[in-house]
Amino acid sequence: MDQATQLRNIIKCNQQRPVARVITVTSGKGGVGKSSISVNLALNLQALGKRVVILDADFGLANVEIMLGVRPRYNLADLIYNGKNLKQIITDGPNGIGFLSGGSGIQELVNLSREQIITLTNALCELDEIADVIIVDTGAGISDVVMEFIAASSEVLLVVTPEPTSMTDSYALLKTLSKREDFLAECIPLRMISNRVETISKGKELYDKLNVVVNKFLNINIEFLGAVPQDSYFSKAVFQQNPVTIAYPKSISAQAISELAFMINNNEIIEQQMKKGISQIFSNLFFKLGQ
Ligand SMILES: Nc1ncnc2c1ncn2[C@@H]1O[C@H](COP(=O)(O)OP(=O)(O)OP(=O)(O)O)[C@@H](O)[C@H]1O
Repeated sequence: MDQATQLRNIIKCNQQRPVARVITVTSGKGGVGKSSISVNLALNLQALGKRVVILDADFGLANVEIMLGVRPRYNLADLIYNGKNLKQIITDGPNGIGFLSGGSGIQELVNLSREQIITLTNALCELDEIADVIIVDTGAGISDVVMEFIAASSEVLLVVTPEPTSMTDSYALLKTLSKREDFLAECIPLRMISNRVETISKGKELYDKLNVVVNKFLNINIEFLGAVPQDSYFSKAVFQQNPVTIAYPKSISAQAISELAFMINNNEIIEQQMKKGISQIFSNLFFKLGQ
């Protein structure tokens, strides 16, 4: 039995019980709209009746809290080092969504002792009771943390823009992922959101371009979730620290994100065994990073 499996056996969570759906949002390159899309998807899923918590795992860059205009008092590290409980470290966001800050640096969370990992992951089990969906906003790029998160996830959304660097960096991310022994492409639905496109059909063209290449050279298949057009209301909303879904709900970008959320909501992964809980994802992550 490997260490991570032994650990899972000690973790209190009973994997038979319902676990929150974890959706990991990532990108090959920074600045492509990953955090804004995470926040707006969260708001839309909440409006569709789900209880949503956003976990900002873009450690060090507190973009989500700036976008939501909230100031969390505590973060994940407070669970381990300062004896806080899960409810204390969740900040109330707009329209009932919850927000959990990853904190100022992954360094605080790597090299944890086995007991600390157990404390952390057991506390995270409680998230399954207070959330139906957890949206994890990862950092951009191919750092170890991002790769571990994606490989440990059960559902991934990849945000890509038409910029050539976004395309090449997305390819690089998928290439790094494809080389991992623990990445089973057929078990982790990878879906792409084309952002900042002229039209939805241009977004589909962008997807076709990337998918052809990753199919051919990496033997990975990505699915097209949909597209978000370039929209001045979107950047206006970011500037106002108010998500576009709230600030300009009728704008083309808010409407497009609402459609994406609708599709995500209707596309629950039914097989329970494919669904990994947030605690399992974290126990795998910290064990691997600490090795
Ligand atoms: N569809 C869009 N229309 C107009 N502007 C957009 C759109 N998507 C993103 N942007 C702009 O791109 C900027 C970056 O967005 P955001 O911070 O969400 O990206 P990110 O990928 O999370 O970045 P980071 O990697 O730095 O966290 C925002 O300031 C926003 O104004």
